[in-house]
Amino acid sequence: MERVMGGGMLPVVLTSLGVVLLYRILVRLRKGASVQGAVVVITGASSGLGKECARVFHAAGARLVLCGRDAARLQQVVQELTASSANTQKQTHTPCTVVFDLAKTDTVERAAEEILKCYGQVDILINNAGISYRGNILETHISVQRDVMETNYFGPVALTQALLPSMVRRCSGHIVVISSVQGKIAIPYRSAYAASKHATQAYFDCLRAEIERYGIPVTVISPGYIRTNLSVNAVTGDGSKYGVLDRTTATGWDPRDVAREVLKAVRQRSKDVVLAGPLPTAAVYLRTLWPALFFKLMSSRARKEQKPKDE
Ligand SMILES: NC(=O)C1=CN([C@@H]2O[C@H](COP(=O)(O)OP(=O)(O)OC[C@H]3O[C@@H](n4cnc5c(N)ncnc54)[C@H](OP(=O)(O)O)[C@@H]3O)[C@@H](O)[C@H]2O)C=CC1
Ligand SMILES: CCCCCCCCCCCCCCCC(=O)OCC(=O)COP(=O)(O)O
Repeated sequence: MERVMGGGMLPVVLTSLGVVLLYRILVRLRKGASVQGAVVVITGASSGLGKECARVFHAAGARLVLCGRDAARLQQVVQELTASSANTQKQTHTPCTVVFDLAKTDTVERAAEEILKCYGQVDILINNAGISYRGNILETHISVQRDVMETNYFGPVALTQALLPSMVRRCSGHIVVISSVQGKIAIPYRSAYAASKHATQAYFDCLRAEIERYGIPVTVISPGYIRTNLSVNAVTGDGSKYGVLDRTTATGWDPRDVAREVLKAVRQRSKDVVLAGPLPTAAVYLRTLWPALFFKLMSSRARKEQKPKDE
């Protein structure tokens, strides 16, 4: 009886091992997908996460097109990258720059033409640029809600739609967007920002399904707090600059580590990546599994955060 069982189990065990081995080989192959020589467009490349993505993709041998509103700051990044190339054995390429304002969506098509002229094609578009917001809805002008939406949602949508036809023609390309944990959960006093990131998540989820048939993956990355100038550059309800480096931002992830995760997600062609600690990650699940409790926690948070201002 034992011999019969043993004889029967062996093929099962061997097949299982074979499947595991094959899976590991496939995962390794996916990890190995190279960006050497790939044309990578990065918006918001003048600072923060975008600048670190520029460093990481440049070091990996990508041909970069760096975008932002400030020509001088972009040139500074180009100089830093070129100087860093002197110490590397890998073949690197001097980046191009294209200057435009994502919030002026009527100029984005023109910018896309300029981007395409740099290397004749785009292999990877990283929609990274963005702006945050701090404010109470009751005191927030509708124009601020609109402005944040223009930069964080309509800008990336316009750029993606302008570059997409060239990718579809070649049946090749990759669209990446830096969303936020706030694209999955909405927290008080962030209405404009959280709404723009929720819209981003929805649009790029639709896009993923629609363009999969052309072999063009869509990667949505949702980080938690990152140590950048995002809070300093945030707008308030009256449109003025917030100008404060929040503790949550100052103690956030190192942008270089996040940029490395972005490269990994691109190489693996991941669909949806949350890069956050246990609490924000748990909050994302709680919002779906026990919304009533999540809403209660958010109301209590709103009351606590409002208190010092009311007193
Ligand atoms: N820091 C954080 O805690 C988190 C950040 N994120 C996301 O990461 C992305 C990068 O932000 P981060 O690096 O943190 O912040 P930064 O403020 O450091 O960088 C924002 C970048 O976006 C560019 N930008 C802003 N507005 C426009 C515009 N209208 N047109 C073109 N470019 C614009 C800025 O360039 P310039 O001003 O030179 O034009 C700048 O390079 C954003 O999408 C943000 O939402 C997500 C989760 C957490
Ligand atoms: C099962 C136990 C679950 C416990 C859940 C408790 C709920 C805790 C709430 C946690 C909220 C986390 C918010 C994270 C927000 C975040 O990471 O945002 C990233 C950004 O985009 C930052 O932008 P900002 O301008 O807001 O600094």
